[in-house]
Amino acid sequence: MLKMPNLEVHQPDAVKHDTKVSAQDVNVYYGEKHALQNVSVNIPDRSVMAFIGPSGCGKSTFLRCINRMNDTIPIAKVTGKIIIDNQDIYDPSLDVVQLRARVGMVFQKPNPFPKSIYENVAYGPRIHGLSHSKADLDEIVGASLEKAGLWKEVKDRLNDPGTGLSGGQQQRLCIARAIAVNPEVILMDEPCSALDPIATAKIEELIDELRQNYCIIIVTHSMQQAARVSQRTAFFHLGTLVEEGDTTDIFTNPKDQRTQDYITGRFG
Ligand SMILES: Nc1ncnc2c1ncn2[C@@H]1O[C@H](COP(=O)(O)OP(=O)(O)OP(=O)(O)O)[C@@H](O)[C@H]1O
Repeated sequence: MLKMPNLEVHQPDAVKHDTKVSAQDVNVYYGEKHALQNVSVNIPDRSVMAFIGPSGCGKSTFLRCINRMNDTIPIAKVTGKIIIDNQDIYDPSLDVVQLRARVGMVFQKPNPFPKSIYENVAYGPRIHGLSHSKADLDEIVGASLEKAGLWKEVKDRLNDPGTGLSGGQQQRLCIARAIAVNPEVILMDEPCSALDPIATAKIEELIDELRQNYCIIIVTHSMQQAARVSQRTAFFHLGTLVEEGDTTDIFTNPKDQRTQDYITGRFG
């Protein structure tokens, strides 16, 4: 009899939201390497989906497909379809810069620009023409910092460098920067892996608040984190999506032996 880990699953509501992102038969090749094989999944709006699985199984590769970040890797080739709302994001006529505003990304290591706190957040809205005056921009910067749970801590030092903040504050600044351009989807690639437990808890609380308004997809190595923050979980193994479903089901009643082995710590 396998012992399931004692994971506290956070499932505050059972509301099912419409699909925001639909991946259909997605494959990714890095040169000869077939890194992601026939991945199909529907990701609901206004909820958090966690991607879990052992190192090298393709979680980040798949995440990067959703805002076409793999386009920046010359040897990467993506086939299949990814539809956001009704739009195929691999349609050659699509403006990738606009797409990356709609689908924001937060990385493993906080990466603020070497500019002031204010400028880190103002940069995106300015280049995307979202503000028409300084007052507009101030409003967007303030609201974004507020939504990212950082306003109170930085309101009196907006001109200080973003890089002078603590790691957790820098990560919230990066989340504010993503929010500032009105994204619909936020991709998070192990956003807490460089943070201490207190900063991690703050980011997790923030993710829980943000899911009211955004479709959030998070890659995490921590099953505890997936259980705490997500409503849906997808388990990847060796470049395939083995199974996905409600987080509670994946952690308490997985259908596939490989999922069961992973969540019970047999590999990974
Ligand atoms: N830029 C790249 N060039 C060549 N191969 C790559 C590249 N990025 C990833 N890969 C390969 O693709 C496979 C999937 O990698 P990926 O980073 O997506 O996995 P992952 O599940 O996110 O791993 P981890 O949890 O360690 O971050 C791995 O075999 C990896 O070596």
